[in-house]
Amino acid sequence: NVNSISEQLRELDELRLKNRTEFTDRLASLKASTNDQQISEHDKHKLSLLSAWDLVIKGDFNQALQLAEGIEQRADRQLAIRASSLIVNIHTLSFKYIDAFAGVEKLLSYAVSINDEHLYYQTIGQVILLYSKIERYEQIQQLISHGLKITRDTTLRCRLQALGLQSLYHSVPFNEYQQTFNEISELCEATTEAMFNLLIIRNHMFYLLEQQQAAAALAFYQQYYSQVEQINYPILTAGFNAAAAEALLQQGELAAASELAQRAEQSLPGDRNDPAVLSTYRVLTLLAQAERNFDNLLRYSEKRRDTELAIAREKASQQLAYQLASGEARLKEQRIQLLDKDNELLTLERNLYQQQAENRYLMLLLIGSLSLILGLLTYRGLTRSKRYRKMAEFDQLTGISNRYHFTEQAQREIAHCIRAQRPVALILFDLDHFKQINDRFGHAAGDWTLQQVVLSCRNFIRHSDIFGRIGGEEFVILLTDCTAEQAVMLADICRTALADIDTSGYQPKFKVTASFGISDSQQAGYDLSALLAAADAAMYQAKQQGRNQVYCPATADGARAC
Ligand SMILES: Nc1nc2c(ncn2[C@@H]2O[C@H](COP(=O)(O)OP(=O)(O)OP(=O)(O)O)[C@@H](O)[C@H]2O)c(=O)[nH]1
Repeated sequence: NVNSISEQLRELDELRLKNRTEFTDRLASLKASTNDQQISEHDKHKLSLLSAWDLVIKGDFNQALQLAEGIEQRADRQLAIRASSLIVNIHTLSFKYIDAFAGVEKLLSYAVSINDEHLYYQTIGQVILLYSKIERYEQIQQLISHGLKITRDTTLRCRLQALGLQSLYHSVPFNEYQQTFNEISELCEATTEAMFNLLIIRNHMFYLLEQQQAAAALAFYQQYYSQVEQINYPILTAGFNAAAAEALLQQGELAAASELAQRAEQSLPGDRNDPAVLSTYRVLTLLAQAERNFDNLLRYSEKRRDTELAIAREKASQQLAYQLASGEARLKEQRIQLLDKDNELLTLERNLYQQQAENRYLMLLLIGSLSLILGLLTYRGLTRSKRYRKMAEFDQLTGISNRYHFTEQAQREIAHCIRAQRPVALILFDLDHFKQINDRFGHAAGDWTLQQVVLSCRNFIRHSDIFGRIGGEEFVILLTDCTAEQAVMLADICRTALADIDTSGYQPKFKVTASFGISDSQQAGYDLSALLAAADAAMYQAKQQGRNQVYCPATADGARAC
């Protein structure tokens, strides 16, 4: 009967967050025993929404998206908003950040007029998670404080504040954060959902370790680990074990640390961007180093590097997507123009994962091996002559083409473009005040910065483009089949990506910026030296005019900002 179906749907909705297996089983049996005539329009949509969730859990994002989009268009306002939130979740999980942030804009436009406390939470929960990834801490705190004004419900208040704690840690002094953590943890402890409390405790343990408070982190482990085992959720299990292993390592207890680190590795979540993953590999690398176990050292260093790359890559595409979708930046309009022109540049993030997977091996080879065990790695894959050739072609610090190899490849590509009558463009950039970074933090920090610059920019470069390091802190990108206008956009994206390089490992933090000059074949012709000279002149102007900007090809009136 109709009532019992509504009631079952309500129960299933609650079960979703508590017990995934039971949720899936009961949903399947409800679907099997229900036919279209028995069920109201609202319940039909709700059943679809729950099915879409189920599909997300099972990893079938395409099917889930189709269902959710149907509900968004046809269902009543409340279910439509929940469907929109799920759509953002699906896009995030499938790394389609441009679509995810476009969905966020939509959710925010609903959020302003929502008075229902549950619906508000459902609307902004996803928004906060995404905003945390791109570090929009101020917006997060605003969304939370509005939420707290409209609800007295303990569970909702706990969830809302738990979502915002990470942003608080990053934006206020540790003591202030810690006090709020204690309050929220106490509040969450009073609810029936252990999940949110355990999640904030897990993060808190990592923060304590950053403050070198190993004993305090271990105390949380001892108090809460049995609850974690009960919930049996990979990001919690791995996170708790990794944090405790790191704490034991800080205390010099290698054997115990090793046991917990292995336990963490066994339950690692699939999402590589999770802090537990990086922490696990960090501990395992340090342990291998301490034990002088070189096989493990190699294996875990690679995994650690791999994870760091995944995190950097994901962050870069999230930042870019945010800018594209937020409408604040002029990039949004440019993106539309670009898509119209069927330009590949800004569909880069779609290729990103594939492209990075191919690049990764080389990066590991060049960066990981040089700092660790060059001999071992090179013996593994490469014959001697190949090795020497690679060393002659690629810059050892950053893994991209050196000046000689860049020139060779660029000339070949330019010849293709001449034959195909396609344009080429060139971006030349030089880091700003790089000498100061070396002077203030040492040469190793300068090297690290150069590597980060390459990691940040290569995310946005197509297969067919050629990226080279042609001077100490001077880089060049040759873009085939591309005009100056499109090159400006890519340069601007790289410029923004550099500003997002996280230098918090150094005290005080510093900003990485660069000045960019553009040239293209329409203006400078197809001669590589002429293209480089024109871009160099534009870059010189960018430096002269205050740095951290992109300058376009010179016209009769000289170079201009673009
Ligand atoms: N750490 C490190 N430093 C390098 C490398 N290659 C060049 N440098 C340094 O890069 C610095 C370049 O300094 P400058 O040419 O004065 O330029 P800048 O400080 O970036 O200033 P502007 O270009 O005028 O903004 C020099 O101090 C070089 O020693 C390298 O591979 N690693």
